Amino acid sequence: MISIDSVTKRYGERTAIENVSFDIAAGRLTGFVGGNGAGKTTTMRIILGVLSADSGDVRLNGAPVRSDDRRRFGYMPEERGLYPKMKVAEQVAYLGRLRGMSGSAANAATTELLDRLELGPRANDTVESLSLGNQQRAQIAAALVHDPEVLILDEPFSGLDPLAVEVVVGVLQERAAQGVPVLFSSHQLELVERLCDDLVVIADGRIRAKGPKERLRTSHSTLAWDLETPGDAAWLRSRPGIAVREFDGGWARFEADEATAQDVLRDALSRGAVRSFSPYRPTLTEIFKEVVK
Ligand SMILES: Nc1ncnc2c1ncn2[C@@H]1O[C@H](COP(=O)(O)OP(=O)(O)OP(=O)(O)O)[C@@H](O)[C@H]1O
Repeated sequence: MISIDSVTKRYGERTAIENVSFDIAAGRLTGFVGGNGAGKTTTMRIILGVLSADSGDVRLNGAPVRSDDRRRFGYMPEERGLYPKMKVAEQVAYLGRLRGMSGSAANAATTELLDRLELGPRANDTVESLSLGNQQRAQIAAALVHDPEVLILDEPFSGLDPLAVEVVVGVLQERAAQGVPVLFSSHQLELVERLCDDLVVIADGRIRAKGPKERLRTSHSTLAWDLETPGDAAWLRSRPGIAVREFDGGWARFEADEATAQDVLRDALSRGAVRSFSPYRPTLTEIFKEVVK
């Protein structure tokens, strides 16, 4: 597990992040979301030791992270750093050797990863000849080649088409299932919602929400309910004790306390069939808007 504890970083007068604390649990995908300039890249650079914090610290399994540990980290930086004129496979294997792999292990891992990322047919092309999306896949291969113990990925999905997103999601889920703590930032909230186990929301350099995704969805729920009937649910609009938020024919979303909601369900059943009745859980996009405002 990686623990970020009370980390603050200033650039001159500007405080980029303040008192940032969260954990990246082993075997889980942690999504890191926040608007432009919120402090995600700064935090990731501090985790990686590329940037030093003014205060606070970063620990790996309880001990301060040393530069030796960081060799076993996999990092996909915001500024993509591959050599344009080098061939994809040579470059990925070279980065593997730089991180301590033997030549043959680096070559084998490169071949396997490029195939997995569906870049095998481009292995001998130069990086600059690839489309941006394929360069991005090569960056991901470069971050993963040495089988890192920790993965920190700055916007790994930006520029990928939907099929490539699925491939990369699969690869990251496999690494997490092997026990690797994975932190990734993204502006694609629907994707983060689908992919992550844990979530960290940052705004103006401060953590606004964090924790397991489902717990956040539950804790940010105002008591609202979705009711769907095969008939017309217009009667709900004039029912006392509830506030209808949205309505469409036989479907309605309304706010009510638990006891009133159960009464509404009984009313609905006395009028005919009910297709579904469930508490409404907000989406990550809704939680995000609520906590960053
Ligand atoms: N080298 C720097 N010098 C001065 N200010 C900086 C520097 N790097 C970042 N900042 C400032 O620190 C704050 C956090 O920036 P950071 O790049 O960490 O945000 P971010 O969440 O990664 O944003 P984005 O989603 O746009 O990439 C911003 O206000 C930014 O302008």
